[in-house]
Amino acid sequence: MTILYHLTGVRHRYGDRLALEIPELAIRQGGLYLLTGANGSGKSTLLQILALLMPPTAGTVSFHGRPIDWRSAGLLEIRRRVTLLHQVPYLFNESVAGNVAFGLRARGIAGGRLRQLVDEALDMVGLSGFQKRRARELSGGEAQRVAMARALAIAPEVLLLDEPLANVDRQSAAFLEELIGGLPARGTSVVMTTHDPEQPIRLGGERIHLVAGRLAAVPEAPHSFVQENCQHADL
Ligand SMILES: Nc1ncnc2c1ncn2[C@@H]1O[C@H](COP(=O)(O)OP(=O)(O)OP(=O)(O)O)[C@@H](O)[C@H]1O
Repeated sequence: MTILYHLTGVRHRYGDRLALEIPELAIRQGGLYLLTGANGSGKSTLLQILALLMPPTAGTVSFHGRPIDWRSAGLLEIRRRVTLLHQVPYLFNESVAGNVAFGLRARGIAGGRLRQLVDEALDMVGLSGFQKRRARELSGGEAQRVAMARALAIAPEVLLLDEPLANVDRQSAAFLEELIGGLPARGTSVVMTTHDPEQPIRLGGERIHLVAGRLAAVPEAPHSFVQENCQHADL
């Protein structure tokens, strides 16, 4: 079992407010994790830290066994291996293909290879033929699928999803859920937040449950603090 992230003594404060306090958490490579908890329990804060976009106020985040140095120039390279998809996706005011190509272009991919990867990503999200559509004219579900295609086009090592199915129609939600469930088998580790109590059951992922910023359930139970912090689920 390869550990992807290892958090130790992680705390995050916004001013006086303690939003997150995680003594220890290990996230495996190739895993599918469902991050649950009531509003304000710290899910988005944890995702921002896992996305390496925001250093915690205290503690250590290790990625592939190496503690993250938040001031190092090499952080950008590590960040590129991790993609965070927001609940309300931001799409550029251009074509669907242009949006999906964004991360690929930034990595120097162009020409026929670029078109091929864009087509494959759109195919994965069930939007073949949408290449020339204006991104701003899509429905909410279609826009979320395009954002997912943009994320998947670069084959991220880790995909972090902040309630990806919250604003999409049932058909798109079912489609995206199945797609997300298959990502670990394609080599992408997934951590996603959800307020849907059935989702962990349907997806069969491991659950990380937060109550007021603390872990209340973790994927495995190798750590004694799990019992100490164990509380009832309050999805
Ligand atoms: N930028 C910020 N400044 C101040 N407080 C913040 C900020 N972001 C989050 N918080 C606070 O930190 C706590 C955790 O917020 P967070 O957004 O991580 O929770 P969440 O579980 O993702 O909530 P939700 O389910 O509503 O999205 C909350 O009390 C919130 O009000």
